[in-house]
Amino acid sequence: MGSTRPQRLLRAVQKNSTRGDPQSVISAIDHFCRHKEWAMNVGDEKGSILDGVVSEVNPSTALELGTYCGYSTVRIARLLPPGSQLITLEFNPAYAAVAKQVIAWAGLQDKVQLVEGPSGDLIPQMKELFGVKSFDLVFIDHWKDRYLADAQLLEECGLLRKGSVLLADNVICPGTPEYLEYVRNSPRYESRYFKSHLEYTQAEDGLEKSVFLG
Ligand SMILES: O=C(NC/C=C/[C@H]1O[C@@H](n2cnc3cncnc32)[C@H](O)[C@@H]1O)c1cc([N+](=O)[O-])cc(O)c1O
Ligand SMILES: [Mg+2]
Repeated sequence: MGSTRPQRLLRAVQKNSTRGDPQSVISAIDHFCRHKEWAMNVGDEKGSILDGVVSEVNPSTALELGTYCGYSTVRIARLLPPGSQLITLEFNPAYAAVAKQVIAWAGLQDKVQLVEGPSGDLIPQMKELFGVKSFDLVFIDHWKDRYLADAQLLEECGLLRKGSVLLADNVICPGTPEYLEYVRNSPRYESRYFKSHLEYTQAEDGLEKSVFLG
């Protein structure tokens, strides 16, 4: 049985980056995806926008929906202040196994809780599993037809507070039309689009930042 793309990505990280150096892990993945095999990481261009929002929010509790190989997990966790936590949800065990090793290689395992399972089942358990009161920042990057349901689930579970920030990837490509329509028209959100490009390509894509107004 040959290797999978996530496994080849992990090997590229172990070969081309320095253990304990998150920036070198990020660069190794971007180089692999740009020059060897495209993969659906948020990438360096949108990643810089993500970095800016993380730094601005400076979250003590953050959530990521869709870990995949852990690229954005590393981007977010490397910027977190001491004592803060990033919870990342991934339901594919093979992807979770690769992501765990990428996160550990970057030396960020103490800041990250990777939870295996479907977001729809796990979000309602966040309070009891991790004692989470509310999330300061949620990075949404899982199946595009789950964005709206999970945003509304976060609201219903009381996991958003006045000022909580939702940051959604791929709102143009592949696109998340019903999510976009919701956050842009709901009086409960103040939403803004950050125009960019689909990772490692010239195609348009962007991130939507939506502040929950309570
Ligand atoms: O399809 C894309 N992303 C879907 C990402 C999906 C990831 O989230 C997990 N997941 C899904 N529902 C889940 C529910 N619960 C937990 N993990 C879940 C999947 O196991 C996968 O690891 C995508 C596609 C392109 N593209 O150009 O085609 C570009 C991008 O940036 C993308 O993010
Ligand atoms: Mg994405």
